[in-house]
Amino acid sequence: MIELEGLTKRYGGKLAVDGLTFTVRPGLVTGFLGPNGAGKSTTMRMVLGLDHPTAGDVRIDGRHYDELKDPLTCVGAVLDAGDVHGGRSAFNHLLCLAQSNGIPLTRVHEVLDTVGLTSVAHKKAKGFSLGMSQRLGIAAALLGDPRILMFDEPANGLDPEGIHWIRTLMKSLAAQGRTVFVSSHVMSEMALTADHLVVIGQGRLLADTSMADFIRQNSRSYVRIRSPQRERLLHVLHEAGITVVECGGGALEVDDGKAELIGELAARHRIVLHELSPRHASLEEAFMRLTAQAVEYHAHSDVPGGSWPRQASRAGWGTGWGAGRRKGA
Ligand SMILES: Nc1ncnc2c1ncn2[C@@H]1O[C@H](COP(=O)(O)OP(=O)(O)OP(=O)(O)O)[C@@H](O)[C@H]1O
Repeated sequence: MIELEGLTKRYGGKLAVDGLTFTVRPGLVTGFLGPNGAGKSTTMRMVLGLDHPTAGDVRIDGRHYDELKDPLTCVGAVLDAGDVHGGRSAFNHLLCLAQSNGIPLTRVHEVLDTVGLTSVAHKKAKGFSLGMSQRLGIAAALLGDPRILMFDEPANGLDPEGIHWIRTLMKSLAAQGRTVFVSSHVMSEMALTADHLVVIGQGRLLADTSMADFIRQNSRSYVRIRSPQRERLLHVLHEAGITVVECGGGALEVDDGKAELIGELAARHRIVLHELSPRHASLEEAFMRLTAQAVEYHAHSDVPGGSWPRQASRAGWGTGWGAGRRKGA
């Protein structure tokens, strides 16, 4: 288990991590999602004691990283796949790590086999592709058979086969009861991998939710409408008790696929429609919207793109998320 309590990191005038409080639990893959520069790597470095918090605390199974007796047997991490002595073979790289941490030689062979590098174990790491380097980094992380694993953007630059392999590995590690914490800035990848989701933006917690809840709340269907008689259409829809959200470029949106009803209402009132299209919001859109709101929150106090009537809301969007989300709302 990894527990963060008000974790904060400031670099000069830049608040990279801003009071993060959440728990990463065993038996699950927890996706750590945020756009570039959100503070994911900084957070992971603080978990591993590579950076010191400005404020707050982070504990691994109840202890600070530097209090762990044999860190490699407790937590394994891949923060930078290129962080290997290029002149060393994969085998020698792992052997050095094993010897300096009291790990038996048999374990080196086991992890090479697990990551599929046995056949190239004696090749120098500088000749490795990005995918092979990722596998070597993961082998090193698994070496001490740790209960907790952290991966920073492990799918970066990998081909589809490599991504599939990493996804399957992370799930099997979690199924063994381990804590698996993996960062990414790609929502669609996390949707296929993670059981739980922690989203941050500008160092702040935006969501702490199960993946199933996130999908349920954000896989909404809606109808997009355009009309040259927009005001009249708004009035008719309002009279019919239909909640409308005004979007950019004069478009309107209505939740829950009422396309036929809206088309019939428009025909009955002789309102011209230029668009009436049923749509499904993707999780990627939901993620972008969630993180964009965080940026907007810092710039303005109002929600962009007003709604009509003013109290109209997108039911499900952003509801039921974690404490940080409510704080930022
Ligand atoms: N050593 C440092 N000195 C100064 N600023 C830093 C340092 N490390 C990170 N930052 C800044 O802190 C913020 C968070 O960076 P971080 O690398 O943690 O984000 P990230 O979410 O991992 O981004 P990415 O997805 O691009 O890797 C960024 O604005 C970054 O420029």
